[in-house]
Amino acid sequence: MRYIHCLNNISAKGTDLLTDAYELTDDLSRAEGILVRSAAMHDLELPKCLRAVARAGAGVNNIPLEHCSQKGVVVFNTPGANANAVKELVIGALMLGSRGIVEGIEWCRANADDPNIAKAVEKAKKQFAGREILGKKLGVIGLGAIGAQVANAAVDLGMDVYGYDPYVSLGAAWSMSSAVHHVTELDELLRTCDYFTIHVPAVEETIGMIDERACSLMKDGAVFLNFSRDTLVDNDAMAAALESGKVHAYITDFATPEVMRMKGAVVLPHLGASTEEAEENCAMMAVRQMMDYLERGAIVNSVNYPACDPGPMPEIGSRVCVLHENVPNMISQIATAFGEANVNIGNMVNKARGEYAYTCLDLDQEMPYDAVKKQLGGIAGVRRVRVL
Ligand SMILES: NC(=O)c1ccc[n+]([C@@H]2O[C@H](COP(=O)([O-])OP(=O)(O)OC[C@H]3O[C@@H](n4cnc5c(N)ncnc54)[C@H](O)[C@@H]3O)[C@@H](O)[C@H]2O)c1
Ligand SMILES: O=C(O)[C@H](O)COP(=O)(O)O
Repeated sequence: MRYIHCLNNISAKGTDLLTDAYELTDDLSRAEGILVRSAAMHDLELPKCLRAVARAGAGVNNIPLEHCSQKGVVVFNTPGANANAVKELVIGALMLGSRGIVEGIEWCRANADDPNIAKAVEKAKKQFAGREILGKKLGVIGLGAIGAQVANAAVDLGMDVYGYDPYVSLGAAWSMSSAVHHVTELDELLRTCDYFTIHVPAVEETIGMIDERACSLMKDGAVFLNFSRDTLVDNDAMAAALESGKVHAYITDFATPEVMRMKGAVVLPHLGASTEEAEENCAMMAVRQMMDYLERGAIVNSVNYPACDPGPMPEIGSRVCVLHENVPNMISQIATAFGEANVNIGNMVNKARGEYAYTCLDLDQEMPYDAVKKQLGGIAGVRRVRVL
């Protein structure tokens, strides 16, 4: 039996895919797999038997990636599975940033008991009038699964769209409308556009990227949307920009005490991916990827180990999966361990990604378990050995 622990509520559409070989457990210490959404895992003691963490969603800043890599735990996410949900909310937020929708609703609520409200609104409404997005310039920072869809939708709404992403993937580039202007410098994008939306992961390079300097480059009255992560935007800088009118509206999906104190910030309770459709898509993708890894050793959409498809399980013999550092002499040491045990390797695949690598070997016989497994585990740089 393989035990799976859910750190968050995961859609049943996903967990229902688990076969009889799996059981959901409340006992984290037994978990071979963890399913998670935004639960913070940095201070969690990972069980020794843990093999995989599957994030039903995009952002993995809640997961201790380096620690998992060192322990030979493969971390997956579900790229694109919630992108449409976020895109739709971002389009809604563009409207919130353009028209006095939030303030107007608040005004109506505040005047709910006025018997003459119908007449009063006609006088009051001019303070909430706003402007249209048609023909305005939108800067999209980060053109991945979400950013590319937002860019295309904004083009369809008649916006003049500028995109900045120094690492844009070929797939995302192909998926984008040719009307999206490619900008190679963030400063140029900040100087050019009226509206901004950021869709990058929260990593060292991006945390605080919207700082005082970035705000100062924007046009007066800019609208900034943040549906990625709170830490991308420097709170003091944004508070000052809102106060001075440099930024007209800051619309964010991340409620923090700092942002709640900002004058003019419109704050949503992390709703971006919380549609039924997105939750189902993410859960199904996360569960499928995790099962494929646990059962067959296949890695797809991992954020810490390389993608690798070792093919169908061998009909006879064993599959041995070795998670290791990407350093010289690993493959020869692994092969030597089998050679010395007089075991033939029928098929082998090795993939590397950054500091880590993955080697899958199909043996022509059952794994001569203890001795070879011990020898493989003893090679410096080997992080985990699995025998399937
Ligand atoms: N509000 C929500 O509920 C919600 C939902 C999904 C995702 N998110 C957040 O949105 C982020 C993006 O999601 P995604 O699915 O589009 O991810 P993605 O990996 O498909 O796209 C991220 C893009 O950012 C780009 N990028 C990386 N560093 C950059 C930099 N310094 N400058 C410009 N671009 C850079 C990458 O090249 C990539 O194209 C996630 O990491 C997550 O934090 C939030
Ligand atoms: O990164 C993500 O996918 C989003 O922030 C969604 O997070 P959630 O799964 O906690 O809604």
